[in-house]
Amino acid sequence: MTEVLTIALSKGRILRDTCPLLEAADIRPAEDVEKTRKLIIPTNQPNVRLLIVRASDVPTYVEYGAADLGVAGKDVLMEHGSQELYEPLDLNIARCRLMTAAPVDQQDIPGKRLRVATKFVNVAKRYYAGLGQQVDIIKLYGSMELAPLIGLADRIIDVVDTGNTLRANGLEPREVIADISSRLVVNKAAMKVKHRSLSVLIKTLSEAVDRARSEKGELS
Ligand SMILES: Nc1ncnc2c1ncn2[C@@H]1O[C@H](COP(=O)(O)OP(=O)(O)OP(=O)(O)O)[C@@H](O)[C@H]1O
Ligand SMILES: O=P(O)(O)OC[C@H]1O[C@H](OP(=O)(O)OP(=O)(O)O)[C@H](O)[C@@H]1O
Repeated sequence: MTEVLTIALSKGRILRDTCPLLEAADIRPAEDVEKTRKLIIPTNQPNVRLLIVRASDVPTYVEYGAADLGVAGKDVLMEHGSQELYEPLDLNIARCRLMTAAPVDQQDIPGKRLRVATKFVNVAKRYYAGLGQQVDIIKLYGSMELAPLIGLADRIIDVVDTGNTLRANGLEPREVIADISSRLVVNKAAMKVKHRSLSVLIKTLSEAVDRARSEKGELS
């Protein structure tokens, strides 16, 4: 019996950067993933299909077994915080850093509790608890950079790549919380039940990642 594999991906950079890796495993979407409005996309492999979900929902789909595997940013996985997912492979795509940022040259007022705006509320709690610093955390769903400009917060926690978004909004990076890249995540039960096809796929993807790294001169 051929095992059906369901892969959860999000539109945008993860889909764009994952497709060439999937292609190495001879998996190609049957339609234009950027254009289609479909959320379940068949592939050239009759037993492999893609689910298009929100980036932050990928761990949930995989954890509950609605997808056997998926691709999610380490930032999303840190925030999701589940022990119920295998994370067998760093895909080395969508690389960035999870950072705190603040208005350029802004000094903290001694004794004043910082207000931190972020969509990474759990990460923020853990980070400031680790520093032994009490802060107020404000949950936002996007455009975090706006919060300090408008007096909603003193700090933000967000992903930073080129730093252009921070600069364009008069902010500067402060502390690095984590280096981020996207990871392959696999449902634990699926890893047992569909072991054969998943281990073949993981091995092929791992080789494709190494090839891409070596082409970029990242492997000696
Ligand atoms: N500017 C960036 N450069 C490189 N990688 C990034 C950048 N922004 C985000 N990422 C990484 O790519 C992942 C997906 O980002 P994307 O922008 O597609 O989704 P999102 O808008 O953050 O998610 P959601 O729709 O759930 O809010 C992030 O979780 C992060 O790991
Ligand atoms: O340091 P930078 O290179 O400016 O990247 C950081 C920005 O990228 C992300 O947003 P989004 O996904 O909207 O960014 P995009 O412009 O790369 O699509 C993130 O939320 C930051 O706002």
